[in-house]
Amino acid sequence: MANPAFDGIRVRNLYKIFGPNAHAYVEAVKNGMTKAELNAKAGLILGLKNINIDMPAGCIQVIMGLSGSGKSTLIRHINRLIDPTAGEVLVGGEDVVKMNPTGLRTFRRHQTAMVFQKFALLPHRNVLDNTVYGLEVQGVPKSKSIDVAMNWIERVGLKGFEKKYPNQLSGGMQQRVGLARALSNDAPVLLMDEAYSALDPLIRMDMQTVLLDLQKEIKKTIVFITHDLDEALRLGDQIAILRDGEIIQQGTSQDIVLRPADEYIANFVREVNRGRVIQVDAVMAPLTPGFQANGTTVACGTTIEDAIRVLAMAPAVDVAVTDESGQPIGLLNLQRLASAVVAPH
Ligand SMILES: Nc1ncnc2c1ncn2[C@@H]1O[C@H](COP(=O)(O)OP(=O)(O)OP(=O)(O)O)[C@@H](O)[C@H]1O
Repeated sequence: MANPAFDGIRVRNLYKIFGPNAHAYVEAVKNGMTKAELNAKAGLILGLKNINIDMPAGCIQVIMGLSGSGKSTLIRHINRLIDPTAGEVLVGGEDVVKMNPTGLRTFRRHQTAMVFQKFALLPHRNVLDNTVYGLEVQGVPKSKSIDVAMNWIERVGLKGFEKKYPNQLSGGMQQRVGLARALSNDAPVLLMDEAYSALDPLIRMDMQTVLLDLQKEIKKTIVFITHDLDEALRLGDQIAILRDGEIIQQGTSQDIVLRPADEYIANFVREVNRGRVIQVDAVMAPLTPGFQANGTTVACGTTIEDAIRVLAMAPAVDVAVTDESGQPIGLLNLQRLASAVVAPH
């Protein structure tokens, strides 16, 4: 359940340079030395450069980027599997970078849970025993841990499979176990590193739906790494796009698709199914004076694709977009929706 005391994750001025004597080069990088220059001059690798992200509690923060852009390096700083060269990583107000070994161990066990691309299930343990694993490590009494695990096994759709072993399950089912195991920890932070990238497209969509449905209730602070923009746009309350260790755009799915920060992002966005991402709020026309609603309305936040379904059946040319209280705030027609589906040249 959402923890009201937990105020999310804040990454501040984070730099990671891989290689010996890395600290000596932070100033040079701050002063503009590029990844290529650092490598040529010092043989070091710039993993992350000046990362600043606020990840609010209860939201899904997606980190998106191509291979080598720094996604894994960034997520591994959150539970300090990697030490930064400079910067702060505040989780629930506490700087992970400053924790001593005991504090860090407690933090990892109780504040974070991970879901991995390759599932990381123990092959000799069945579904139930894999799911209770984290609770066992925490020293939770067996009867309680089994109750908790059974609940999550059911919630991820695996009821009846408790006694199966990983090699008896499909990839999608194994990842459901990975998710049940992570959720059993009841940690406020869920770290998902390319968690769905090994799954077939349809199973992957299923797992995205499972996560979105669960998140309505669990409201964890989820950091989700992906190299797939469609997945990022579907899952992310906030999306940060990395290239060469730097964030080149942060925003909502609407920000990224409607206002790509540069040509690099615009190239990704061109392949996106705009009808499934862009919401009517972004394309509606202002209300005209004296407009009479004809009964058919579309709620703000509706995607263009869903709005087209409604308008295709509507008797009138213009229909109203309504706010949360049902008040009209704008107008839509099919022509306006159709032109928004096509990417501008
Ligand atoms: N331990 C390391 N030593 C040296 N360089 C590293 C190390 N780990 C990562 N790097 C480098 O840091 C950069 C970022 O790598 P990272 O693995 O974080 O990227 P990524 O976006 O997660 O890529 P992928 O999608 O392939 O996992 C790359 O240039 C990589 O080669």
